[in-house]
Amino acid sequence: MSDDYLARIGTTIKEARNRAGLSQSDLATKLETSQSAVARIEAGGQNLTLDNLARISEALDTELVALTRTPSSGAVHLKIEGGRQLSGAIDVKTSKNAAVALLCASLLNKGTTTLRSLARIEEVNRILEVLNSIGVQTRWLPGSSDLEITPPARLSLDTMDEEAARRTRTVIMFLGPLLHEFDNFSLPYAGGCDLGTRTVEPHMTSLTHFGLDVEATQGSYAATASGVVDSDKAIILTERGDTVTENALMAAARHPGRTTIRNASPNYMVQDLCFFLEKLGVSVEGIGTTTLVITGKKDIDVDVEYSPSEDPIEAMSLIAAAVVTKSEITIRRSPIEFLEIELATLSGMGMQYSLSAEYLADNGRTRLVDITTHPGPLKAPIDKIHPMPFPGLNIDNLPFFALIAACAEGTTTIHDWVYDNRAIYLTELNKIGGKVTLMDPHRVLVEGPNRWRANEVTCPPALRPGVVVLLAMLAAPGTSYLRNVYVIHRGYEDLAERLNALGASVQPFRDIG
Ligand SMILES: CC(=O)N[C@H]1[C@@H](OP(=O)(O)OP(=O)(O)OC[C@H]2O[C@@H](n3ccc(=O)[nH]c3=O)[C@H](O)[C@@H]2O)O[C@H](CO)[C@@H](O)[C@@H]1O
Ligand SMILES: C=C(OP(=O)(O)O)C(=O)O
Repeated sequence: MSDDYLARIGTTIKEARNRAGLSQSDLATKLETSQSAVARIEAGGQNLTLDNLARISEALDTELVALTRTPSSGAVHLKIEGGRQLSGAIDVKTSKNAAVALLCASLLNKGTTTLRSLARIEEVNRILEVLNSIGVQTRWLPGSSDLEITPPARLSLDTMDEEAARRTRTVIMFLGPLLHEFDNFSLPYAGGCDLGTRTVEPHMTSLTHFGLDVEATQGSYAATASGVVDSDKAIILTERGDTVTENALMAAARHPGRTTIRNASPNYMVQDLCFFLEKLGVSVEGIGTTTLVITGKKDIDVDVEYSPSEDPIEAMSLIAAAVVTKSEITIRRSPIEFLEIELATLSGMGMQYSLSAEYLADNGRTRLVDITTHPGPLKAPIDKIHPMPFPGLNIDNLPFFALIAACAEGTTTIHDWVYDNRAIYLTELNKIGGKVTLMDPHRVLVEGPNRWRANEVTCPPALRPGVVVLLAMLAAPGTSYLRNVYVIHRGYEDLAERLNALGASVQPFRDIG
């Protein structure tokens, strides 16, 4: 490494340490080194390995160096020693999908927003990069996953980190908050998981209600806001989409009149956003239903705290982990309202589980339970398994049913009508002993029960199918490798470590280069 490069890294570390409110000695204690070593690093007088940098990033709770940013360099892989049963209890973390909505919604507020126990995942990191690049100050409060967000007097969209923006689909949700701030602005095209084409048309159509006109130009959306709101009519969503409902909600939040959204998604992330908007002083009637009536505020300037709720998709992932490894585990803090169809489907397949009494999430609204799984034989369901917008079986939970079907006696049809390019990734299970046949781009037949066998597989470029392969590897006796797991880190926090606490053996390792 050149001296100049080392000095720049040293300065970055020093700034991050100061932001975290740590002294050199505090950081040295966390790194199990001496204060003088930290001083040397900060002065650029110490050679650093990627591993050192990763440890310092972790100690400072910051993506100091985005080691996983470019898939081809420093990619993270997992080594799995499979065939172990799991036991014990695990807490479900807060959801990715509420986190991204709330980060966008923080743009509505001129005051300081504190999001408690936010998911510390790559998707959040990318949005933080985008927010920081347009002038929003963000800070993880020391020793916590609480994020403090302070907006600037005026956002600077010209300096947006477009590379980070293009790695998520979330940037589309900047349209709703920003249309009240700018007459003309442009945003890069939305990216995200490779699941085939995903329309943005419903977003555009719903926002015309607020006078927004969006033209897709070369690589970006050019938006013009006329400020004329069509107050008399309801917004009728042609799809009951989650992020489109959120976009319309955020646009309505700063419109001082009443806005009605019909065919709104009542899904978990939308509910979290509604609860947050209420804290901002916005009135939202009909939360949890498909008709929302919002009375917004022209200006929102409050210091506010909010705790998003737990992730039903993570809870489902952990249920699938228990099934595939034939384990009894307790999945604490599971948001039951968003798992009822999943549990009923599992009961139909013969799965035994017990539920604790209900208790409330930290947002004071979402109902949680602890789910204890009881291993036993499963049978294929009589009917095909397909998702529906909430309150159906969650679209993101569908891939886990392919894994569970592989453990059940008989043949199951899994119908992923939603995504053009997701069912195909389920055939990756065949590399580790699954018997999955692709019938057409949307349907797979899964024959079970099968015997899992260890193998080396490149992680599919889609979050849930990636986790499904990982979970199957937990059950496959021997050593498996799952390569390039950035997509998993997009949506799950410390998954390897947390599975290991239940008795799994999942070791992350990196390419150096
Ligand atoms: C950040 C976030 O919250 N992401 C979630 C959100 O994405 P998001 O809200 O962006 O989902 P999309 O708008 O891409 O919808 C997913 C797909 O479903 C189709 N569709 C959706 C609703 C409907 O009533 N009819 C219909 O056909 C869409 O055309 C699209 O092809 O919802 C998806 C579907 O639940 C989830 O997979 C994503 O995890
Ligand atoms: C498809 C998903 O998310 P995103 O909308 O972030 O791509 C998912 O969470 O499975």
